[in-house]
Amino acid sequence: MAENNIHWHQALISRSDRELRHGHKSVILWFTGLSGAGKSTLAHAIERRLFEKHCATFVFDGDNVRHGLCSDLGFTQGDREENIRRVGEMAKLFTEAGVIAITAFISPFSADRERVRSLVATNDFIEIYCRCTIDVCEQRDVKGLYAKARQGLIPNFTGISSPYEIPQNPELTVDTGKLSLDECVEQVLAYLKLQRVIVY
Ligand SMILES: Nc1ncnc2c1ncn2[C@@H]1O[C@H](COP(=O)(O)OS(=O)(=O)O)[C@@H](OP(=O)(O)O)[C@H]1O
Ligand SMILES: Nc1ncnc2c1ncn2[C@@H]1O[C@H](COP(=O)(O)OP(=O)(O)O)[C@@H](O)[C@H]1O
Repeated sequence: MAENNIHWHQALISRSDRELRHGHKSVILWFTGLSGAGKSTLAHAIERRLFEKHCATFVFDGDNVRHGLCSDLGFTQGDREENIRRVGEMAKLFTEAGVIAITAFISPFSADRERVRSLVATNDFIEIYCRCTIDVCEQRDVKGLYAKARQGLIPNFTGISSPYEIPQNPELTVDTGKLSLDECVEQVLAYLKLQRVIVY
């Protein structure tokens, strides 16, 4: 029996085993910014580039989280806090599986973002602020939500009737309101190489 236990213990695959196999560090890339700032677009573009480099990746965003895991949550401060807490825990599990977890949520409250940061080792949480003015986001109005929020049809809308706390010390700021998507992608990839998250 004791022999069996030793056997099973040796069979456990560590996170660093997985990182070695995948050839990259498993970190959380946490995109934050206003609705329409470009978080989702940038997250998926980065994932595509990492995928081409054979990295193991997964993107969490409103589309795959708010309809399932967090379908019971709305947009009060408490619900957003819980949304980010659940996403943070999921992202952490993915890093333990050797995956680069990429998240694209407004995550407007600094305390919620910092709570996720505290879940993983220093350097494993990379906060990327998608900087874009509310004017530009409103002009884009990808989903027509700003127009509705201005008419008072959507309560607690970030940037209009609910706050967005700008990251004070993000690992990276990308000017998604001024630069092209390609320029932003290159900036993020350059950072990941510099920090040796990826090697080439
Ligand atoms: N009240 C209110 N405020 C902000 N956003 C709203 C709201 N109601 C619905 N939506 C839509 O939900 C998307 C944001 O969801 P998130 O999960 O990223 O929000 S949060 O991080 O929990 O604050 C957000 O868009 P994206 O940022 O484009 O995904 C909106 O499409
Ligand atoms: N540099 C950029 N990075 C990301 N998106 C950009 C950029 N420039 C323009 N866009 C456009 O802005 C819109 C952002 O939408 P989306 O990615 O859904 O934002 P979010 O996920 O932050 O709500 C898209 O139509 C996208 O093509």
